[in-house]
Amino acid sequence: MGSLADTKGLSFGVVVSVHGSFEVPITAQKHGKSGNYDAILCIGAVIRGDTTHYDAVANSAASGVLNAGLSAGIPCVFGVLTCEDMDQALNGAGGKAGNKGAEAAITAIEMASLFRHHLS
Ligand SMILES: Nc1c(NC[C@H](O)[C@H](O)[C@H](O)CO)[nH]c(=O)[nH]c1=O
Ligand SMILES: CC(=O)[C@@H](O)COP(=O)(O)O
Repeated sequence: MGSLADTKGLSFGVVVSVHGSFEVPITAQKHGKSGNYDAILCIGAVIRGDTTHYDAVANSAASGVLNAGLSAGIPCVFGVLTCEDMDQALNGAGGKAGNKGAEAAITAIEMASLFRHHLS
């Protein structure tokens, strides 16, 4: 797949840690609306436990990141692992399933470039 990544003029900003994936969307929206960033990379891992809390967190994180991007008007890239168990999480965080966070970072760079150079 070809890359749109043209990093000219892009700056790579801050890293913000939050309590959990449920807090990612509001944090992404806040930073996205600041006007200081070309894209927001949202990464994390939601791992199913014994209750249905997983579904609430995972679904909220996904729809929340989507809405944060739509609200802020800049790409908010969803790189949150949603996993049945720790093995799946580890496989997606650099294991045999690859590094989904790194893939999301490439998407964020491509989208930032697209918005800055082709959609502004
Ligand atoms: N169990 C996981 C959580 N739970 C915490 C929530 O994200 C949230 O912080 C809490 O409900 C307070 O609002 N978060 C994860 O990112 N991953 C999990 O596996
Ligand atoms: C994703 C979660 O919230 C989950 O890991 C919490 O575990 P539990 O459902 O056993 O409370």
